[in-house]
Amino acid sequence: MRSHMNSSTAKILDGKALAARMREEIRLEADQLASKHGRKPGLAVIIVGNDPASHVYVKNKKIGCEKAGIHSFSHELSADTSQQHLLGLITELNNDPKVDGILVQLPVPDHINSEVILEAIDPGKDVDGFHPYNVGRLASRKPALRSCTPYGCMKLLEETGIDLHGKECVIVGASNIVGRPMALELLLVGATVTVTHRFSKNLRSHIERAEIIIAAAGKQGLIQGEWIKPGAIVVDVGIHRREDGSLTGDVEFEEASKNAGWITPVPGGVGPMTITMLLANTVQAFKTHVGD
Ligand SMILES: NC(=O)C1=CN([C@@H]2O[C@H](COP(=O)(O)OP(=O)(O)OC[C@H]3O[C@@H](n4cnc5c(N)ncnc54)[C@H](OP(=O)(O)O)[C@@H]3O)[C@@H](O)[C@H]2O)C=CC1
Ligand SMILES: Nc1nc(=O)c2c([nH]1)NC[C@@H]1CN(c3ccc(C(=O)N[C@@H](CCC(=O)O)C(=O)O)cc3)C=[N+]21
Ligand SMILES: [Mg+2]
Repeated sequence: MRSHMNSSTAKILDGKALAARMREEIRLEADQLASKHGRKPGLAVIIVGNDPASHVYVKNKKIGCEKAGIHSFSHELSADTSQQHLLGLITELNNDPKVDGILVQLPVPDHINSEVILEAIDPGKDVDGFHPYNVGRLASRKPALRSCTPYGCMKLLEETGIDLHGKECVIVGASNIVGRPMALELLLVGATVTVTHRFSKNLRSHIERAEIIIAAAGKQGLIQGEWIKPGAIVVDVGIHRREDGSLTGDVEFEEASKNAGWITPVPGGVGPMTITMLLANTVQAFKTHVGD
């Protein structure tokens, strides 16, 4: 029950519900494509090593695929797999006509150069959208395969029905997989974009004037609730596990909810959308491959 003492309480941007609706549509399209072309869209997932959290994510991706009518090919490699061996597998998958998408779960062990690996994936099968070709396409306003987390965040922002033109957006974090492509997505729709990172001064002052906040620093509770401008949209990408096993994000959720107009929960916000966009990208790649 929400307290009637609050001046306002944010509406929840429900990623789990949006993901469920979108996965229904993806399944319908995947089934139609499978009967038309005689095979399902296929996603190859490669995991190197035995990080338990990574295995949980990969399992969720496989379940997501099967439910969406996408075939998943799983490659579980030991932690001491050589870079050369991994590159060999990627070449095989690049040439496999049953495989439409290839995902190498990050992080990879230290002896493997992730840049070399990501650049070895056929850009047409790069359903993570991490290859410099796909990043460059987004940067030059001709998106091809788009990074799943920023793409999912855009779908969540669209759900609010708010016109994004000229909106003051502040992204916290500048990683290759979240912050940077997020800035490109927001630019594409005509928003005004600030990207803060480790060297940025006075994070609070940036947050205080933001109409849209994308929190992706990977620092639990970094964004304090009282910094949020009344009515702002808060999208929390961060995921942290508390001592008790529960999940939380980069934003102080309870406090932020008193000021925000909209806010994503953790869990049930960005995470389910990331996997949904992976499925959507796999279907998109399939269509390109079969010429549909
Ligand atoms: N929900 C989902 O689907 C996903 C969630 N995540 C989660 O999102 C978070 C971020 O992930 P990822 O991008 O991979 O993480 P990284 O650690 O690769 O990047 C974090 C970024 O935040 C910046 N940063 C660190 N501290 C601050 C600070 N105090 N103020 C501003 N910026 C700061 C870093 O700066 P610098 O560049 O200078 O190091 C870096 O650019 C993690 O919690 C991760 O678990 C990630 C992917 C998907
Ligand atoms: N090549 C590659 N691509 C990725 O997209 C990628 C990656 N490597 N490495 C790790 C990060 C992290 N990531 C998440 C995806 C879904 C949830 C997700 O579904 N989260 C649920 C909770 C899941 C749980 O209960 O643990 C939620 O937020 O509701 C979280 C995190 C993808 N990543
Ligand atoms: Mg406080």
